Amino acid sequence: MLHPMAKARTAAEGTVPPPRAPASEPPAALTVADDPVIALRGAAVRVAGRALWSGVDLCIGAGEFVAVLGPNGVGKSTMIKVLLGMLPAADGEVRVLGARPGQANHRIGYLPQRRSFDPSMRIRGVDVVRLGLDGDRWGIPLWPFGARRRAARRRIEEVIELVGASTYAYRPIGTCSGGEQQRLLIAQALVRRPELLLLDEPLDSLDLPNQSAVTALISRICHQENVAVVMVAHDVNPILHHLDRVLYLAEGGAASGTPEEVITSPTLTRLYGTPVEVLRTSAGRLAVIGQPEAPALHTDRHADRHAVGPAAGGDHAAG
Ligand SMILES: Nc1ncnc2c1ncn2[C@@H]1O[C@H](COP(=O)(O)OP(=O)(O)OP(=O)(O)O)[C@@H](O)[C@H]1O
Repeated sequence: MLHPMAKARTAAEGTVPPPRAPASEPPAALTVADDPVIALRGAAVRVAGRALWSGVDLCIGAGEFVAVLGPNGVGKSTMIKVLLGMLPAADGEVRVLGARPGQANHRIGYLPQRRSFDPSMRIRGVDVVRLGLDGDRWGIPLWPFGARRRAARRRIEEVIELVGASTYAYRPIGTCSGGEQQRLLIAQALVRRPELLLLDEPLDSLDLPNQSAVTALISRICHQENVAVVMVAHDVNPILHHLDRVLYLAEGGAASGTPEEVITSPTLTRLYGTPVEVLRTSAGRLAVIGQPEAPALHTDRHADRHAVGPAAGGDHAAG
């Protein structure tokens, strides 16, 4: 059995991992924007010898909210790994905060894909948030005494308040609901005042009201604090009205732009190479009809997702 602190360190996965050895510098300056937070040009990735996506062009500025969408197994989480420098791009250029991926990770808040904490987990929410500051250290607190310790405490309280978690942050995190845990993890990702938030399916396992609440929170942080947000999502509908842009990945390529530009029948038909129809319900929800089977097996994590999309096999809520 894992020691409680070892579990807690696992909970601190949001602490951005160290970079891999950098690839060679891009040969020329990017032309996509003057000072983008993220810039990809003709980017491609291979995992275990298999090409996942290629030809990805994307430019994200400060304070922009962008979703990465696409079927299971297409490489959405892999995109986050590439942005963190955990996996090199096989082709093209990738710049993050003006540097090679991995070089500016201390300026990035990262929320990895996960389900939830074990109910027996005794560590408090506030401790999980603190791990965003010093989770990469064992035993000795980063600032044991003095003004820096007080400043760290203030910052932890500030982000807990920002995410609306003050009432339960001092409880064992295992006793918090999924939505409460997710808010505390977002606070952990925010505690170092990142300029970029990378969120891998933060709405996973949340019910619809919590999906809306967490999305509204992320949107507020993004636009008020001028933090660029890249969020991997399975269903675009809960986040649709908050998004500035989407990156849609499919086996046949990638498309980026506003949701209205990208989530259309012609664009998705081109991406999938087969007729796909995008329908908009009277409530404004998008549904993708005729989407081919996902390139990888669905995991049990996604088994309940079909409830949000149309009933038939290859049809899904958009994303
Ligand atoms: N270390 C690895 N070795 C072999 N294959 C891998 C490895 N990591 C990821 N893959 C494969 O790469 C593909 C993309 O994985 P990724 O997790 O990026 O997809 P995803 O779009 O985020 O999927 P989901 O929506 O199911 O979370 C999958 O087919 C996955 O099995």
